[in-house]
Amino acid sequence: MPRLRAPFSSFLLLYVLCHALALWIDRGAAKPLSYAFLSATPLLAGVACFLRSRRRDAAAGNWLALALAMLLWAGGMFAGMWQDVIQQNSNVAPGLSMLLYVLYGVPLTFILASPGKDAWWLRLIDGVLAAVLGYLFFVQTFSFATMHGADAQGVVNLRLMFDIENIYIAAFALIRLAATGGGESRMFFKALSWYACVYLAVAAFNNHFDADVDFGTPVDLLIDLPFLLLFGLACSWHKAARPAVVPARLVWAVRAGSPLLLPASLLAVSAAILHGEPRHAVAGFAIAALGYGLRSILAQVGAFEERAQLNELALHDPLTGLANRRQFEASLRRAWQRVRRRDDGLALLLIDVDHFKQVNDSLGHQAGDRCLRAVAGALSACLNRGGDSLARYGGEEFVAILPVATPESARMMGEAMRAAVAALRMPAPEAETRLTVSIGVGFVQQAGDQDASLLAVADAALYRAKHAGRNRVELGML
Ligand SMILES: Nc1nc2c(ncn2[C@@H]2O[C@H](COP(=O)(O)OP(=O)(O)OP(=O)(O)O)[C@@H](O)[C@H]2O)c(=O)[nH]1
Repeated sequence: MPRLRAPFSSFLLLYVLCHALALWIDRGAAKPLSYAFLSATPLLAGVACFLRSRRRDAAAGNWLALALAMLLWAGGMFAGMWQDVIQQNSNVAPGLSMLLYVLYGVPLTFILASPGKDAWWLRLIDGVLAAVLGYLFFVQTFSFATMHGADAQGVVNLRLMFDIENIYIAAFALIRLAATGGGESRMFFKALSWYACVYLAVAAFNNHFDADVDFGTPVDLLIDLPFLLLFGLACSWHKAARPAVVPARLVWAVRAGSPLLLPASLLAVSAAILHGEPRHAVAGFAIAALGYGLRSILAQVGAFEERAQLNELALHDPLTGLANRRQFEASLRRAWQRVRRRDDGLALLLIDVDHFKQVNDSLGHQAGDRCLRAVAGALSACLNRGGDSLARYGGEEFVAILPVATPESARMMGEAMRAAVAALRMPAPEAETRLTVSIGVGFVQQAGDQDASLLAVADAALYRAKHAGRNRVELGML
């Protein structure tokens, strides 16, 4: 059971007691008094949901839609009171209130169908589908009822419709809860699930076991329960919901499947009115198909964009924008295969910034980052052939691959890179006058099996360059 804060549970108890007293003290006025209490409970719940939505957290939109649903329900009860008490219409299914009760399901369907993290234009499509669903519900309701009420068969049909609506809301609220791991959204779906299940039970009892009993009896107290529970939950669950371990596949399946709910509901309602209202039904079918199709296309475009961003992140170094080590390794494999087939020479340049630790230590890490970006720019400006490539190998080390090269051309490229970095006007570590790089060139004319061996040769050449005083280029042959 959800635990409510003490002041709220006392208030709820007091409310039910007052409602019970109103029924007991004045039997004559029991009916209008009970109507007043029954209209006030969903209003209370609606105000609590509205205030909760003002917290502007991840579930704010859902709380707002739930507040709207409560308002519609309260309107339904108020319209029932108007027809029953003021107009003295004793039909058990007065038309306007029936309509409002049916429409109450529309914001709830919107909440269940629209995974809150979607872009606004996807939610807009959901909103349009929900509005059309509301309209077709309206058409369907008035195929059973008129503004004055419904006949016996109409009442049976309406009850069946409400049963389906209530089961559907409770079942999907539970599914959304099961697939929501934590945070404000989990708290919301927990509250919605409690409310929807209690509402389902109370409505089933009222519609099937207490169907012909008029308002103004102790059974009315039952109707207060789901709304008072929601009021309490909206007001008192300020602590974070305990996070649940949810299988990722379930989350993805529910996220991917939820958008089908609105078009599927639209198809179901259109099928239900096909016989009596064929034009509306065909329009419903078409809008359901178009809405789902458009939503899928837009969601797919979003997914492609995300995938492109991920690919970019997977293959590029975010600091310098150069290829990262993973992409370098793939490029080296390709270059190695080529040199194995054609024997046209391959050079690999390992480029290491000299005394970079001192740059960081004396000027700070951010200045160090700026230096790395400037070095990357200077190095890549030296590459002038389409097949040459440059990557950030890691830390302050870069690597260039020069296919179709000679030892001389590779050494010249190394010299050009060294000079380009030395010419940079970058702040240098205290002991040095300027920022420099040491470069080890590995060269192979006829490739064997292991591409890693070229890297080892370049590394050994770099080691020699460092030990020979830095700011120089050394060549090694494989
Ligand atoms: N600012 C910054 N520093 C980095 C980054 N990656 C590695 N470093 C720093 O690079 C420095 C590398 O230091 P060392 O390996 O000792 O090399 P060095 O000081 O350049 O000395 P030599 O290579 O022998 O000339 C370390 O201080 C790392 O913290 C980075 O992305 N940004």
